[in-house]
Amino acid sequence: MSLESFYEYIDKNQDHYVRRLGEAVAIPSVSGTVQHRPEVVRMGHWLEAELKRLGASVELRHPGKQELEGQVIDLPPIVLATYGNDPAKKTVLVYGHYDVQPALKEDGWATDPFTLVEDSQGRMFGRGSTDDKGPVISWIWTIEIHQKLGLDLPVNLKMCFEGMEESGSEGLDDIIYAEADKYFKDVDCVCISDNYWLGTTKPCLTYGLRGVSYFMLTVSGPGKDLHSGVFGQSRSPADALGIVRSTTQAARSVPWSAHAESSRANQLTLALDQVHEPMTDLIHLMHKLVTPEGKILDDVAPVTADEDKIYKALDFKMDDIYNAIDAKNTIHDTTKEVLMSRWRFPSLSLHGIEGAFYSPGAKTVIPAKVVGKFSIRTVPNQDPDKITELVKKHVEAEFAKLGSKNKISIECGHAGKWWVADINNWNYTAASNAIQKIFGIVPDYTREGGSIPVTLTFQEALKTSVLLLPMGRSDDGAHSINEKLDRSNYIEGIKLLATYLHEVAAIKA
Ligand SMILES: C[C@H](N)C(=O)N[C@@H](Cc1c[nH]cn1)C(=O)O
Ligand SMILES: [Zn+2]
Ligand SMILES: [Zn+2]
Repeated sequence: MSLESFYEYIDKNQDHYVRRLGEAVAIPSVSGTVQHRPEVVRMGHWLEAELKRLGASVELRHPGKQELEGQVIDLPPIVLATYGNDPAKKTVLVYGHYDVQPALKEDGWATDPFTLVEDSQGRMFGRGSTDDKGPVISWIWTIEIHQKLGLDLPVNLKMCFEGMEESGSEGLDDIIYAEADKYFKDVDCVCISDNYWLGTTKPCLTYGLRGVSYFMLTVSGPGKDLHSGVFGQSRSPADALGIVRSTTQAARSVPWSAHAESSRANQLTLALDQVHEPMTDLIHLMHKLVTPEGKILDDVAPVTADEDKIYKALDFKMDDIYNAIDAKNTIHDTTKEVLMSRWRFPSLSLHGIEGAFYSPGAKTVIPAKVVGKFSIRTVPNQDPDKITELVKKHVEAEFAKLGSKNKISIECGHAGKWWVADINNWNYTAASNAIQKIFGIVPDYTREGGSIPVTLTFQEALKTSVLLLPMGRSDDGAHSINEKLDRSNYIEGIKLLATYLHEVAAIKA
């Protein structure tokens, strides 16, 4: 069936669909805070209403409760929807998430993060525009436009939209395993649009993701916040500088997993005569997590000769990464090294410290309790349980060296495993055909440095092919300030998703 009328329709009605994206962006569905939880639920209901309006059968699954910020609150609903139930057609399961990362104007956004603002180059700025509201609602517009034009949707569509992806997908795995032989029974393939092109001009298909293990390291000591003039650590600035210099030099020479160096850190604690400051201990421990070169090497699969070749063939330049990060401060200077670091080697990032004083002004406080947050992106063949065990041992050993009277606790908040797929599956061929029809180009096959834990769950629970079909560009700034989706990526992306469904229907499986 020709989709020319579909393409014409979306081209003519672009502004309408941009406005609809604006509606979705305006709901601040941040899954990581208690304060925003009602907005996440509102976003789930917004999707439910849109799907019902189009005649899909929709169920909201309530995965239970979670503890957050010391409160027990309901997890947002998982939206399960079915459109079409013809046994003669293939069934495609699409997944996406309707929650977003936190965003505050004060973080440095040029415009209000929850108001979609388009600039003269067609860049549509707003939290969730590319990650992942634009792609999620595009599946819905695909159904809507077929209906408006009287076109047959040639596959049965099952949809699974969750509101907790940015916070560990809590509750989702259990539902998928429980429903594998029920709601998800007849699924022939899975498609997820929740990642990005490698660069800014060439579409790609993605067959691998890193895993993520997210840690919270709590250091607590005094019963309340204290005055630093009255209770501060007593040691001379010269001593302090000496200690900082020696620990930094030691860290530089050894990989993370082999941190057995005996620094002069004990001198620091011996020099104390008032309270052990939780923040000082925490900063020390966080510093000990990674070397400046960032080497974490346990259980990493070796690079094969075949793999070595794929990096040369990709359409990716150092300028793509410089543009994406707005700087030239990459550790590596070749595209091959950059991509290997992103795709197939692990990384550790320090994200923030809860309880630290961060407001403007100069408050001279000693915070009583601080929580350091960091995550490790994991790769084949790392095991999340082993990583957690290693991290705990390492942090506890480093803390013991400090001789501090503070208390620590370290927890893995959530962990999702890495995923690699078989690109020879017909699901990938169908998507490649669709890209060639819309963009007139053969796509690159890429892996992604980010994580979508449910990808592996679908692959294992449903025993079917999972494909990542990205809509946005590498410079979209997901999770960052000024997140955007280009209008052309959105509009061509809607065409691509529709065409993919037709190619799945057409292909001999
Ligand atoms: C790639 C996907 N769009 C994404 O952003 N995933 C998140 C998942 C996550 C895990 N913990 C918190 N968020 C990511 O890779 O950070
Ligand atoms: Zn994200
Ligand atoms: Zn996402």
